[in-house]
Amino acid sequence: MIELENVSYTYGGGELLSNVSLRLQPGSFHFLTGPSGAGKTTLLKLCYGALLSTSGRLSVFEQDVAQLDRDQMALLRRRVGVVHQDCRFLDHMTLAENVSMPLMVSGRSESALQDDLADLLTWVGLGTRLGAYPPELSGGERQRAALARAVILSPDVVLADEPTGNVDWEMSQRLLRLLVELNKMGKTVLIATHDLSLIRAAKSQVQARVLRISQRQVQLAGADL
Ligand SMILES: Nc1ncnc2c1ncn2[C@@H]1O[C@H](COP(=O)(O)OP(=O)(O)OP(=O)(O)O)[C@@H](O)[C@H]1O
Repeated sequence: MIELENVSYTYGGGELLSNVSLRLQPGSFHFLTGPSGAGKTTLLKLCYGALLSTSGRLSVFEQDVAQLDRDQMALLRRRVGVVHQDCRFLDHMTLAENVSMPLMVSGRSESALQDDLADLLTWVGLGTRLGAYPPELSGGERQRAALARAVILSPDVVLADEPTGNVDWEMSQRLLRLLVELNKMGKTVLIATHDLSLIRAAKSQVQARVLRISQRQVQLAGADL
């Protein structure tokens, strides 16, 4: 589903990822960990085409991301839901408007849009907050709203960048349960996090593999987390 073959990523400051090879199978659940600045966000951006690798081959849904034209890239982005580290809401729009943005862009009918939106926001526990504006939401509500927006187009893959970054333990467990539920629905899930306790907590809920970025390489971590 997502496959990297000898992928390197270099920017002005130097090489951040060096000859990374890995494969995420459909329906798998992975964590990506590593120190701050190691390149977790960069690796996720490569996986949804926001950045292109300097060398090597990265394919998503069997397509070489570097070869996609604009339309193909737009289709890929519909099939890959992204929970951004900073949530990225538009403060002058309501929660409902923010979360439904991908649906509106994709041209879905107004009634289908309302049904999907209500179901989804209820699922993340925000069914009564549709009219709230982003600045009125707590950190945990924002993170759950970001997750709802990431999956509103029913993507096959969910990439979550520090989805529990600014919330307490209880809320991080709630977010984790939602991500595990998505995986049980068949979605491939990749979570970038530096929170090892989150990874340990996941082990009783899902068969998760842990990838660690260290010294520009990505390796499968052992069971000793
Ligand atoms: N195109 C670029 N231009 C300049 N700097 C870049 C570029 N791409 C990545 N970097 C730098 O590479 C480093 C890795 O960034 P990245 O956000 O991927 O790390 P991270 O592991 O997600 O960190 P954190 O855990 O702090 O979020 C950072 O220092 C970032 O500024």
